[in-house]
Amino acid sequence: MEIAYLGPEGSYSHGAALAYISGATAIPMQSFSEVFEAVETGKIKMGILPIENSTEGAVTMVMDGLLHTKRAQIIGELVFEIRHHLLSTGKNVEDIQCVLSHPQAIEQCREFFRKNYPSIRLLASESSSQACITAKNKGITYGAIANKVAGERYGLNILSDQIQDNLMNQTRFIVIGRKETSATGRDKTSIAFSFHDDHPGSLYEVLREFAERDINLTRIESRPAKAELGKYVFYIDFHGHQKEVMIQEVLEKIQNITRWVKVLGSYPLSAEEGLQQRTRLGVV
Ligand SMILES: O=C(O)C(=O)Cc1ccccc1
Repeated sequence: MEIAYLGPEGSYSHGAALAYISGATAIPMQSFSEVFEAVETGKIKMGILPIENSTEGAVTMVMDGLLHTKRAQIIGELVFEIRHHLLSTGKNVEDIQCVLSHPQAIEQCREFFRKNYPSIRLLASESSSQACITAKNKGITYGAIANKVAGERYGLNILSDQIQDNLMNQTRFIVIGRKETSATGRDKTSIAFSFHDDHPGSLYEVLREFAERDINLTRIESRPAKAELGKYVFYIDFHGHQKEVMIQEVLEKIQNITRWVKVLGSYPLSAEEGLQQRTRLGVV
């Protein structure tokens, strides 16, 4: 089973890909857009992308990318624990002048550096594992923020352990593919939509359709529509599958009150959310 991810080997996306399908053949890509494209064109069946972090919120590149897919849709999700470490070829943090990583990882450790090493420059890299390769080539004045596996793979020392600003640092990854999933009874659907015009109660009208049917929402976000200021695209995740009659009914209603709606995909709930839902229902 092939799955495209933001590489090279040892990135957080790589860890998430292997956690999603153990024994998967993970194919490294150079950017999130390449992951989208590999799946859109059918070159690779599946792709994995971070969509939301417990500290930093939405991964905006991926949220925006989902609006433009024609064939790729969300077919799965996974919540992955992120543990950042400060790695370098040297042995002393005092030697380090610049630290590289993916912008997401940098944001998740910014407070650590501000408090402890305010003179270190934090520089963006394509990914945390690419940061390790660059730091390795540059020598002891460079460090990288990455996970332990990457440190071992690229022969770097751990100079500081668990440097993320929030101990509990989780990222939700989505898995994209071209084949629609079947309903399992414990699914989630993601949609995006925007309104014709700005009038009082427009978002309320959409939310009412869910509330009236007792459908649980798990996430709501808005992003600029990339037109004038004040125009937004809304994203909603909710329990249920697009093949279920009640969900089809809701989608039809929403179609009538919005300018456009795009179903980004229906997929089984992540293990954590499935457990929460079953606990709520008194199953476990
Ligand atoms: O740079 C990486 O290793 C990635 O996979 C992107 C990323 C960075 C930080 C948290 C989750 C994903």
